[in-house]
Amino acid sequence: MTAPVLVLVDHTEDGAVRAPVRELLTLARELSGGAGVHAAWAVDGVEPSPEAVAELAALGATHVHRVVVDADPHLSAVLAEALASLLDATGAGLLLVVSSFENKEAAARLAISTGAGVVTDADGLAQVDGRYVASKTVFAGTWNTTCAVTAPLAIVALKPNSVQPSVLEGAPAAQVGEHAVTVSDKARRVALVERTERPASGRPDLGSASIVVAGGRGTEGDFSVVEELADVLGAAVGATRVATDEGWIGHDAQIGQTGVTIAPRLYVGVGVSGAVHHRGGMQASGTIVAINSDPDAPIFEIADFGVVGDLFTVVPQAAAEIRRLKG
Ligand SMILES: Cc1cc2nc3c(=O)[nH]c(=O)nc-3n(C[C@H](O)[C@H](O)[C@H](O)COP(=O)(O)OP(=O)(O)OC[C@H]3O[C@@H](n4cnc5c(N)ncnc54)[C@H](O)[C@@H]3O)c2cc1C
Repeated sequence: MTAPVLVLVDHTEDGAVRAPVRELLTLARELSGGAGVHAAWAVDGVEPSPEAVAELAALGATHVHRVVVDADPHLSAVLAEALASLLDATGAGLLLVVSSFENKEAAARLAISTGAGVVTDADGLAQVDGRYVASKTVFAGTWNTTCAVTAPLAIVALKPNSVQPSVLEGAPAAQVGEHAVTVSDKARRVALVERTERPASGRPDLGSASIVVAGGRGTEGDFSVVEELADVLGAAVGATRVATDEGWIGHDAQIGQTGVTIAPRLYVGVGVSGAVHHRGGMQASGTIVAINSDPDAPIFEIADFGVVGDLFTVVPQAAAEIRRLKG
């Protein structure tokens, strides 16, 4: 089965391609079988720069579509209609999006309107016997499953850190074109009235970071040790619900069943017991390191490396040693 693949390009307000998009394009390149990789850039006031187009081409995009919609493309109904129109125009058999709340909502709407099969929170995707087969963990990370899309069109929302991104040596330039979309009145029933930018922490985004250091009740509200270790590792800072409920850190840092689901290459839990609701959001991490004073803490059941000790002693020592090794 060879069919063009469409990739939704998430970008920052500065016009930079977000890191997980590199993974989508790497995967799209393999799965398209040479039938073409179409990158969709929803113009939300930010245009794809020549540098961004060159980056997309190097990752395998054969076409870059400037999707110009007559409504706000950050609204899921609007984005779904814009992508439906582009799927039609490109004849793509697969749409790849980064698994974010915004994109998953658009994917669900799109699946209903197009009859596509949709898999969200996938951590892998392959072609098996002419079908797209995605892998994903379910039931709080306790089961690994594979889901085959049986509809002619597949939509897959891929979790960050699922694919090793790579560039294509000597990739040709991508064809850049405009795809204008007029959305229906139905899609205009919601209007975005206000947007407040979250103050930048300077650290990576929790949902897509490749290293996460999470703090729990054991920190007793002193997140400075967690932040110190995160900064020396170039990691995002996460937390348990206890820590966010106590107001020690914002709710957007909460990892778990009722928070963010993460799958970084490295997760470090600091004063985190490893309760089932927390594990549900981090169990799919590549390597799990736990620092806890209680040798019987449940997190040690899933940890690859564990340190039994007082976090206020262990973490500063670890940070100092990593800093020394880094020179
Ligand atoms: C419906 C529902 C949804 C939930 N959703 C979530 C969710 O999304 N995310 C989430 O995280 N929780 C969630 N919870 C809460 C969850 O059940 C746990 O209560 C919570 O994860 C525990 O957080 P904790 O590990 O910080 O605290 P605790 O379980 O109290 O663990 C603290 C750990 O710190 C260790 N410790 C203490 N002092 C030190 C020290 N000085 N040095 C080293 N270690 C130390 C202790 O040994 C202990 O293991 C949910 C609960 C419910 C009921």
